[in-house]
Formats: sequence, C-alpha cells, structure tokens
Amino acid sequence: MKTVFSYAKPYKFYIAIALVLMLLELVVELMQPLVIASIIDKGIVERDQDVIIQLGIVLMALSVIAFVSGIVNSYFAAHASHSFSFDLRQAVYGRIQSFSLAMFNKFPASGLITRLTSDVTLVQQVLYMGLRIMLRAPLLVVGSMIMAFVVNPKLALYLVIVFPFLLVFLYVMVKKGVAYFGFVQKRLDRVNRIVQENLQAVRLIKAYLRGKYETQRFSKVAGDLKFDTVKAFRIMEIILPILLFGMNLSLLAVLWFGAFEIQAGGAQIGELVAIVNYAMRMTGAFSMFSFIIMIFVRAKASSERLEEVLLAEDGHEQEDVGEDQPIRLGEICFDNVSFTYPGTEEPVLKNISFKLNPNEKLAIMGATGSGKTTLLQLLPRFYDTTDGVVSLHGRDVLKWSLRELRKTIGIVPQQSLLFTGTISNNLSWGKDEVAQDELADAAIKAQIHETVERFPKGYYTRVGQKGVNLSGGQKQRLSIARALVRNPSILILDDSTSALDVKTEGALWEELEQEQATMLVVTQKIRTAMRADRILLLEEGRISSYGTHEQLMTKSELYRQIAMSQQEEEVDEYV
Ligand SMILES: Nc1ncnc2c1ncn2[C@@H]1O[C@H](COP(=O)(O)OP(=O)(O)OP(=O)(O)O)[C@@H](O)[C@H]1O
Repeated sequence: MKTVFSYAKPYKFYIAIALVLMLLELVVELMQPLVIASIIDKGIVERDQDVIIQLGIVLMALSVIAFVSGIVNSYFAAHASHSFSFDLRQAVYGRIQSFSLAMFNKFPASGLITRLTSDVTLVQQVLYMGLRIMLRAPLLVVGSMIMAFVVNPKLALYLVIVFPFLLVFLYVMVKKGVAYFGFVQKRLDRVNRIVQENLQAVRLIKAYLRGKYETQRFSKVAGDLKFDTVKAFRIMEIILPILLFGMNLSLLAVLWFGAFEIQAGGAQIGELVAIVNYAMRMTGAFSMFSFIIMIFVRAKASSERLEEVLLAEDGHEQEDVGEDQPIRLGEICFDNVSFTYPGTEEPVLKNISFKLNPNEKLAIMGATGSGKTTLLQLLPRFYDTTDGVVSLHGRDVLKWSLRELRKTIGIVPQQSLLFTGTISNNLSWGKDEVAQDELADAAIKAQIHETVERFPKGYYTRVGQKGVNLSGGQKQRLSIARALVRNPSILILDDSTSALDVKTEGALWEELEQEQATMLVVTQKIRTAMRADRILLLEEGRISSYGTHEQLMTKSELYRQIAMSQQEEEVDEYV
C-alpha cells in the first residue's frame, strides 16, 4: 500500500486538517459522558440546578463543535481523497502507456480497465473513510477505554476483559478477507473481458446468431463473480455479530458488578452511567468495524493490484539511451535475426538476414503464422531480437532512442484502428502540428480524398468508435493516409490493402511508389508483390526465398505455387 499511498503526499496539508478535525470530534465525543456523569452526580443527585444549567450549556457547546468539525472534516477528506485518486489514476495510466507489448501479454486489457476504474475507486474510498471514520472508530474504542479507566478503573476492567479475544478474531478475519476480495477483483476482470470482447464483436455475434450463447457465457462469469462476492461478504458479515456479542457480554458484566460496587460504595451512579455510555460508544465503534474492515480489505487487495502495474519490471521500453542522428536515412538491415516471444520456447523467426537501401520496397509473403507481422514488429522495437541485430538508418535499433526511432516510422497495422473524433482528427493523430492541406495531400495519395469530400461534412465527418460508420476499405485507406501524414522514411504496411478493389489498389501503389520511403509491405497478392523491388518469402519463420519476382518464379517452388493459385489471368499478365 506504500507505493499507492505515496500519491497522497501532495495533499498532506488537507489530510492533516481533516485528521485534526477528526481528533477534535473524537475528543468532544469522549468528553460528553464525563459531562453527563457530572450532571447526574453533582447536579441531579445533589439537586443543584445551577450545575445542571452550566453543564447543560457545556454539553450543547460540545455538540456544536462536533457538528462543525464533522462538516469541515468531510470537506477536506473529500478534497484530499479525490485529488489523490485523480493523480493515482493518471500515474497508472501513464505507466500503462509506457508498457512494452510484452507487458500487455502479462496484463490483459480487461484487467487494466478494472485497475483504472474499480481498484482506484476502492483505494480512494479507503482514504476518504480513513479521514472520516476509519481512524475514528479504533481511536474511539481506545479513547473510551482510557476514559472508562479514568472514571472508575475497577468497572473499566470488566469492560475490556474480552478485548484480547476480539483483536485476535479481527486479525484472522482481515487476513482471510484480503485473500477473498483479491479473488473477487479477478472475477471482475473476467466479467470485463467478456463484456469488452462481446461489445467489440457485436456484428459477428448477430451474424452467427450467438446472442443466446454469449449471454449464457456472460451469465456464467457474472454468476462466478456473484458467488465469490457473496462468499467474501459472508466472511465480513460474521464480524459484526461476534463483536457485538463480545461487547454485550462486557456490558452485562459492568452492570452486574457495577450494582454491587454502588451498594458497597466503591462507585457512584454517575460513574456507572458514564462507563455504560463509553461501553455503548465502543459498541457503536465496533459496529463500524465490519464495514471499515471490508473497505480496508478490498482496498488492500486493490492497492496490491495497482502496485503490480506501477512497479512492474519492464524490459526495454524504458531505455532511452540512444543517439538520434541517422547515418543512412531509410536503410534497413536484418543480420542473422532470431526471435522468440517472451514466455514461449519455440523461436518464431530464425536466422533472418536481408538488407534494404533507402527507398527500396520489400514485399513480405508467407503462409499465415509464418512470422510476417513479428518481423515487422522488430523495427519499431515493439519487441527486441533474441539473437542477431536489426539496424535502421545505419544503426542498431537498440542504440536509438525509442522516440526518435519511432518518429521515422509510419505503420499501418493489419486491423485498421480509428479513434472517436473527426476524420481530420484521425488523420492528424500521429503528428503534432499538421496543416489541412497536408491532410488532404496524404488522403489523395491514399485514394480516400474523393470519398471524404463526398461526405456532407467532409474532413469534419465524425468517426464512430473504432470507425464503425466506415467500410473496411475506407478504414484501411484512412489508416494509410494517417501514416503518410507523418512523412515517414520507413513505411510499414501489414496486409493493409486487403479490402481494396483492384483499381483503387493499383492507383494507391502508383502513389506509394513515388514516396521517399523505404517500404515493407506484407501481402498475400502476387500482383502487389511484383511491384516491389524485392520479395521475401517466409516459411515457418525462416527465409525460404529472397529476390525479385522473376528470380522467385524460377527458384522457388512455393512462390510458383502461390502464383499459380491466384487468378490465372493476373499471373499471365505479368509473367
Ligand atoms: N504475442 C504473441 N505471443 C506469443 N506468440 C505469438 C504472439 N504473436 C504471434 N505469436 C505466434 O508467432 C507466430 C507468427 O505470428 P505472426 O503474427 O508474425 O504471423 P503472420 O505471418 O503475420 O500471420 P498472419 O498472416 O496470419 O497475420 C504464430 O505462430 C503466432 O502464434
């Protein structure tokens, strides 16, 4: 909890004021039974009206102080806890942004969402409640106990006799609760994951008529969440009755022996009333305990989950040691590169070597799962090689600062991803300052300008979440335009023209061929591959063949088979 609560440090002033006010409220509360005892013993028993009036005024004044302290304490507690949770959420979000891809394998998106929402809220609640009642309740117990000893030590002894048992019981319950509520948050992760998956795949679910099946799947995980939550709460729920039972036993002992003491002259009625009053306050504080423990236990489990993210050891993404000047802008070299995904055994890329000069175009082909996307991911250092060296612009990628390295690369991923906002926002997303004509220029090259112009609001047309209101081909072309806006010296297209018709794709390639950029294009189409300077054919992570279309047609049986399997007329046209 230490790391998480270090984010509350900037608000220590507010916290201190809230604590002082809380202590004031507590002191006032502890004074009240003493005043009541005096009213009884010195006012009522001795029939002194002046004492009753004077002490009555004191009692009223104490109540007003407690009331005002409570309100102001609440204001400061709310300010401190909400500011703290804002900073904490920002910190966790910032940490997630700096994660390498390997870390996203370790922390799935759904779990990160739960951490950013529910876990942060639970930790915020614990700070708020801490400043309001959480500390007050135990202090009230301790304070009442001390005051009871001040009033009459003998009677107070009967009150505290059950304390050691109650403390051991509480310790055991807290330990159990932390484990149970940690499990509940994991169940919540699973519910979030299913919801996320389903909402993303809503069209597919409808098309496959799987609505009922998915609802059942959801019911199952939601049911598991309910089951474990009830189990965790059940543990918490037995705390209160047992605490109250213990306290009531003490109270009975105080009344029983108190009666004898009064008869024997060892105590006064007012003292007995004061001790009973303290006992009632202690019981009230104890009844808050189960609630407090529940919040504390949940927050502890949540803060552990947040610390997992904040303190996670990440391999390379933090490094920023490199130099930034390219030696040969646009040159790419893979020297005997092998790669195994973290947490797996089998290498996905094996002994890959090739070199591209600035502005050369490389087509990468190969069966599904042969390692094409993986190879591309080594360039912007989404992952680092296991063996061998990848060089960009004449320098080992490890010697570049990540920021400068990535600035030179434009990536169009296999799945086009757009953000909620206008088309213009989406196109300019990858660059800090862009003029409108730069956007139009990139859109013209990506063959999307005319389409955008036909929309009633043109470049100011709003794109729904993930581009739901655009066709697959439109999304692909917008993604390409977004990459071109950056004027990258390396352009990576990962099978990103698959949804385009032949004519549009041809026009697009004519534009891309004019670009001053070294290009790596993953494609399944011979027609596209033939436009590249060279073709790299991957087979199970190894280079099966490398060369021009003509060279591969003569030397690679696999390439010939792919060519033959594609439409005869297209192949015939170029052979
Ligand atoms: N994050 C990952 N962790 C572990 N293994 C992975 C990961 N991503 C991909 N792989 C594995 O690496 C291999 C190569 O995957 P890759 O995505 O590079 O193939 P690909 O040639 O691009 O395939 P496709 O044409 O289907 O996109 C596959 O066997 C895949 O299972």
